[in-house]
This record gives sequence, C-alpha cells and structure tokens, in this order.
Amino acid sequence: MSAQQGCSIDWKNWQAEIPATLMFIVRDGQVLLIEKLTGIGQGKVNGPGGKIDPGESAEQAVIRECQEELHITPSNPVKMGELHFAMSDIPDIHCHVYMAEEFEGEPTPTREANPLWTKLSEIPFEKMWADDRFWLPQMLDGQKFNGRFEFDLEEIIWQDVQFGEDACALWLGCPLELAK
Ligand SMILES: Nc1[nH]c(=O)nc2c1ncn2[C@H]1C[C@H](O)[C@@H](COP(=O)(O)OP(=O)(O)OP(=O)(O)O)O1
Repeated sequence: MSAQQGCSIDWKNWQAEIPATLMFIVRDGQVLLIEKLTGIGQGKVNGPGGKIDPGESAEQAVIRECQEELHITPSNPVKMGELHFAMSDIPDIHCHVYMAEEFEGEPTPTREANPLWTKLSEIPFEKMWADDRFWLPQMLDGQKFNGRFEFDLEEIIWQDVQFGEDACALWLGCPLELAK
C-alpha cells in the first residue's frame, strides 16, 4: 500500500455522489456485522447500512437499513464518525457511522445480508473494506473519528484519519439534517 504518496483529491471542494450510513451494534463483547449480499461491497463483511434516501436524515437511514437488512431496530444510535471515500471505479461516498448498544428484534438473514455476531477480538479485517482497520478498532474503543481515503479500485492510495473531539469538528454533516 502506498498511502504516503501525495493526494490527488481537492478535499476542500470534494462532494460525494452517494450519502451513506453504517451501524455497529455492540453487545456482550460482540459486534453485529453482516455478510453483504447486494449493492456496493457485495461479498464483503461490514456493518449494516446503505444509502441515505432523499428526505431522510442519516440517523433515519441507518435505522431503516438495519430494519431492511436484518429486521432489527437499533435504539439510541450514537454518531461516531464520518468517512469520505474518493473512489476510482464507483461514485464517491460520504458515510455516516453510528454505534448502538440496544436494539429490538432478532437479527435475521435477508436477501441483502447475513448477520454475523463477531467477537471484538476476532473482527475479520481481511474480508472487509481496506479502510476499516484504520478506524474500526478505535471506534469500538469509543473514539469518534473523521476519515478520508482515496482508493484505486480496492487499494488505498492516500488516507488521513483523525480521532477525538477535534475530528467531530471536521464532519460535513448531512445537508438534510442541517436543513431540518
Ligand atoms: N470503503 C468502505 N468502507 C466501509 O467500511 N464501508 C463502505 C465503504 N464503501 C462503501 N461502504 C458501505 C457504506 C454503505 O453502508 C454501503 C453502500 O451502500 P449500499 O450500496 O449497500 O446501499 P443500499 O443498501 O442502499 O443498496 P441499494 O439499495 O442496492 O442501492 O457500503
């Protein structure tokens, strides 16, 4: 990985085509991951989530995606981070990342996802997007973050991840949330 090279993205004026979400539910030393069966990242392990629909806030979207993908409804989601993905082969993505400790329902396999309760010490990074190892462990440790990644296909060619309260100041937010 050549993540130390210069970055070709003008992040100041960067705008993603796709606003999206991710949810990580943690309970009893385990995190609820999915094997993603459809959409962007099909075949990878990730948290449940997906695109934000027009008129939705990021929080509404992440709850809806958990309902659609796993038939569960997370309670009291906490926003933990924003991810900015400049991609080479698919549209750029701006992703809002949440954690929760409680949910209603029973995680159920669907057309879109298989639920995978995973020990926090056994997260299968080799089956996940390449960026996850640079923010997911810290987030599961309670740190908020802001991450920017430039990808060439599946490879990270530039990255910057910041943690802590300073990172929250870098969040772009969700325009629809700001408009509410
Ligand atoms: N580099 C990356 N690292 C990561 O951890 N998650 C990523 C990622 N790039 C994309 N994602 C996630 C964010 C979001 O949850 C998902 C993209 O949304 P999807 O295509 O799954 O949307 P939908 O479930 O709305 O699908 P469709 O209904 O098929 O459009 O992929």
